[in-house]
Amino acid sequence: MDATVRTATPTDVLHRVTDGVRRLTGQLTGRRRARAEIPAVDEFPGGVRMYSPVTGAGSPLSPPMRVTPDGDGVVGRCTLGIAHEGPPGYGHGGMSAMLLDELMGWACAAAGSPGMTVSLQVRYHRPVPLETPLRVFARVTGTEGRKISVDGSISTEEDPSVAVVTAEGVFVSPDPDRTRALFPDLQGTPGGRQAHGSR
Ligand SMILES: CCCCCCCCCC(=O)SCCNC(=O)CCNC(=O)[C@H](O)C(C)(C)COP(=O)(O)OP(=O)(O)OC[C@H]1O[C@@H](n2cnc3c(N)ncnc32)[C@H](O)[C@@H]1OP(=O)(O)O
Repeated sequence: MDATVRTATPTDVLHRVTDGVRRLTGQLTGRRRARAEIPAVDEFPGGVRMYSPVTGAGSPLSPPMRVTPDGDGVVGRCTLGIAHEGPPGYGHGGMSAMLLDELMGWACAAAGSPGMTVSLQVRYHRPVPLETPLRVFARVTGTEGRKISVDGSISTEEDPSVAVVTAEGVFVSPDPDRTRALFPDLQGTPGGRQAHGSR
């Protein structure tokens, strides 16, 4: 991804590389995952998501963000590159929202209430620098029935006390019937995939 968005190579080289990429892609044969199929390596919800655009080590789109428990919440560490650029040299606002949305979902799962975002308010205090290690933090601040309130922030690792982006979100744990309808590939809902466990 980085090489693709950085290169200033001449067009004929781009054409040759494109042909090579097509040849390589053609080797990704065999059974393809269906749209709602959960990858066998995943722990859903609240664990490994191999092809997630945010945390997935197997996704070319993802930074990827590495998530660990931290105090009463979860912390995500990642570095955005030029492929994630908004204003020149800085992260795209949608990328910041995506990092926060994902990590705030992890905070719900870590607190034992996996939920889906129903509302996300994001405040951009300073531009997010690219190629700079970032620290994203999220924690559950309250639960009311199936509704979970979550706070999140992004800062740099160098200056963790200064939040450059903050967010407040509401997440909702779908009831078991809705969960089964939304995620037909889940076994033993709402606890998650039995084969791989979950948090
Ligand atoms: C299962 C976990 C999966 C974890 C995946 C992690 C993903 C990371 C985060 C994401 O990106 S999620 C993707 C973006 N979000 C969505 O696509 C969610 C789309 N919304 C839905 O599908 C439904 O709203 C949902 C299944 C989440 C809930 O539908 P329900 O019919 O179960 O909820 P309902 O409408 O009965 O509302 C439940 C409560 O939430 C409240 N609520 C709903 N929308 C709200 C809102 N926008 N703001 C505040 N509160 C809200 C609602 O008022 C109610 O409160 P009360 O119980 O007090 O009455």
